[in-house]
Amino acid sequence: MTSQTISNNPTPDQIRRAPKVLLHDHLDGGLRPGTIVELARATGYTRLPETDPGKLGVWFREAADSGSLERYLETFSHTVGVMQTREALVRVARECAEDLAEDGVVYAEVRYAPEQHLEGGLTLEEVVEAVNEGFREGERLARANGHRIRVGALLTAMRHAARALEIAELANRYRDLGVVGFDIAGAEAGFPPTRHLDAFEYLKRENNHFTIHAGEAFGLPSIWQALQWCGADRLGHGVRIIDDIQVQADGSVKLGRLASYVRDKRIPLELCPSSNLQTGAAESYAEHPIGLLRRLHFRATVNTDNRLMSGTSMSREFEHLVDAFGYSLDDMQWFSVNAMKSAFIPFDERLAMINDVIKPGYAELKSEWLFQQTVSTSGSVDQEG
Ligand SMILES: O=c1[nH]cnc2c1ncn2[C@@H]1O[C@H](CO)[C@@H](O)[C@H]1O
Ligand SMILES: [Zn+2]
Repeated sequence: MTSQTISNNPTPDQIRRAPKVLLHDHLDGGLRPGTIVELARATGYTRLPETDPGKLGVWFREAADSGSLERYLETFSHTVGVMQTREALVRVARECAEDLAEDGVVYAEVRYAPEQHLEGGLTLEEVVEAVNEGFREGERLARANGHRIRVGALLTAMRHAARALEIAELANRYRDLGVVGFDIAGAEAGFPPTRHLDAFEYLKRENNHFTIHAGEAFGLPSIWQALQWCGADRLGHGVRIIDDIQVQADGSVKLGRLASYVRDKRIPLELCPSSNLQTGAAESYAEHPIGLLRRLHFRATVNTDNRLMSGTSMSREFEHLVDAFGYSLDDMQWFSVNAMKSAFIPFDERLAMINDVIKPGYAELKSEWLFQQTVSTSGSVDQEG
């Protein structure tokens, strides 16, 4: 084994131990199948398609694999269906933080739509407080297990509904109290972000942060609106920015005005490779635009979107990218630093995460090969002369 192969191809174990940063993960898209089954039983939810956890996990992955965002989103009725009580929300949030920490995520922004959790009689405030409580518990339990993680919440408004301003106000009220920003999600075609301009203008006046799902199921006009009309800080997905990038026959690359703007202004792209394969935005990992976007130095980040529906984790996303593009620990560090720079927490905290957690973590992993080689070559002096 040469030092090259050891240091250039992180093993699955190294990928898991590497400090990772997650900006785009849906709370209601990351439940453990076993938890769904138990919560359904406890809350009297009777519409689950399967009651065996193993089969239920497979059902979610297959049902989400339709090639259509609309069909993909239908699967959320079951996870949202069992997340209608305080106890359920606390548990789901706690397990989310624990699962991410176990997977080596050191900082995560996890989003959900409070308006979807009111069927059991909770108020919007009670929903937010239950989720915050769960995240704090999860952080504590993770720490007891030797993992450090910080989780912030993003409050999502559903783009087909009309509560965006109310949810934006909620996000502002809970700012510095566990909520770090705002988002809009749901079916993209037919629901342009400009429908919710009042919410975005309000957040701007409050100096608050928001991201917008854009450029996933719909192309450049959606990205353009999210940035130039709504003023989004980041793009949820944004993968279709690729439509404004031309690769010429000689390999040179030409960026259109919008793609140039996104790159010049360092607009973070919350890319979610596995999710995109399921909703039809990309054909394979190797063909996923993340390869080109990383080469062109866009502010690209790697995300899970929905761990349950995609049967994925941050480590699995990176494993796929390592396979497809031969990424090294340096590439992983680049994505992780990009994500941390793009987080919605204050600058000094982002910097400390980068300098005191992320870089030392990668330095440690990158130095492992040195010690492995010392062991593997000891005693071979005689044979090699
Ligand atoms: O990839 C996505 N694109 C758009 N909307 C999504 C995606 N994943 C989840 N949601 C929507 O966001 C809500 C709050 O978390 C989910 O209930 C789902 O409807
Ligand atoms: Zn999403």
